[in-house]
Amino acid sequence: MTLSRVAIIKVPFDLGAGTRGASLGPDCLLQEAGLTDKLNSLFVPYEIAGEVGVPAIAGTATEAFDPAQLPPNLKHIAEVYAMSDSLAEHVSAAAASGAFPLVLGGDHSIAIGTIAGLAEHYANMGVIWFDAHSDMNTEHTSPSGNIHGMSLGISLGRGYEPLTKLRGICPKIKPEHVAIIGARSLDPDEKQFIRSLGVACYTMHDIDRMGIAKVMDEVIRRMQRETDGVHISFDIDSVDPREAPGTGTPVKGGLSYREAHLAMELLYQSGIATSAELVEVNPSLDQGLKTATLAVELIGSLLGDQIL
Ligand SMILES: NC(=[NH2+])NCCC[C@H](N)C(=O)O
Ligand SMILES: [Mn+2]
Ligand SMILES: [Mn+2]
Repeated sequence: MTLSRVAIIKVPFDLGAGTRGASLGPDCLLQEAGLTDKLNSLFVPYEIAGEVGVPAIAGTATEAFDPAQLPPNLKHIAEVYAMSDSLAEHVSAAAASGAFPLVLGGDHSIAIGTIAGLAEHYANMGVIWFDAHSDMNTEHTSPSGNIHGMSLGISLGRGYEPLTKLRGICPKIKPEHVAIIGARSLDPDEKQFIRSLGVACYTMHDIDRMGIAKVMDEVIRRMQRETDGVHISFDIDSVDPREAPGTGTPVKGGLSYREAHLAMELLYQSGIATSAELVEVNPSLDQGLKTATLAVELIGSLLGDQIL
């Protein structure tokens, strides 16, 4: 793992979700829930390499689109577009500097920008997508119009063109380099898309049957063979709501506390991860700091925290 330096990019943005509050994530993780302390205790050098939130994109948001031309069922598209473009630039610069980009969300729409920035550096990037959902809807299939439910599909080149073509590379990633882990709430069209593309999707059923260690082994091996970098996109709603209640779209039957940690520990041991993002922690829905603290611990495990 390229751990010379972690470049933290804060993305206090929640307009891709149906519920507000994930914008409070970055500061909550870093300060109240102790991420900076955790990184210090692991002797991981880090810097705050940027912040992309609604104030940072104000003014740039609306001019990119003619409101009369906007397609329906893409809520806050102008803001999502401006955030994604700016975030891609930050992430690309961090990767270019040789750092390990660590993006703190925000809702999962931010993956559009993160992956766009990384795609400038990796021709065959792997993406491990921990999520209760597959986020593969388009404006034509989404039941909600919330763009956080479309970000993986957009990265695969499916969906609204200004987003799929963001910064000129389309698609950003290939279906055979993606692994979804923890899925248990898929919309009908998403299921069909996953099947037709042959995307590796380890549902909770698969995890129950195989065990998370075997799943991670399979995924890590494939990524080692076929990719030139691996991005970890971790939606906290992949974890069971008993452990992670502070999130906008909880779904029961998720990863246990130890399954989530073991997955992160195995990724650290493999050394394959070249970037990561942690999304969908919503402090306003949390029980105290329960979910935020879990998120900090999981980042710790991914970056080398060990039991013994
Ligand atoms: N990143 C997330 N939490 N996504 C939830 C998506 C839920 C649902 N599939 C939708 O498209 O609206
Ligand atoms: Mn998600
Ligand atoms: Mn999700």
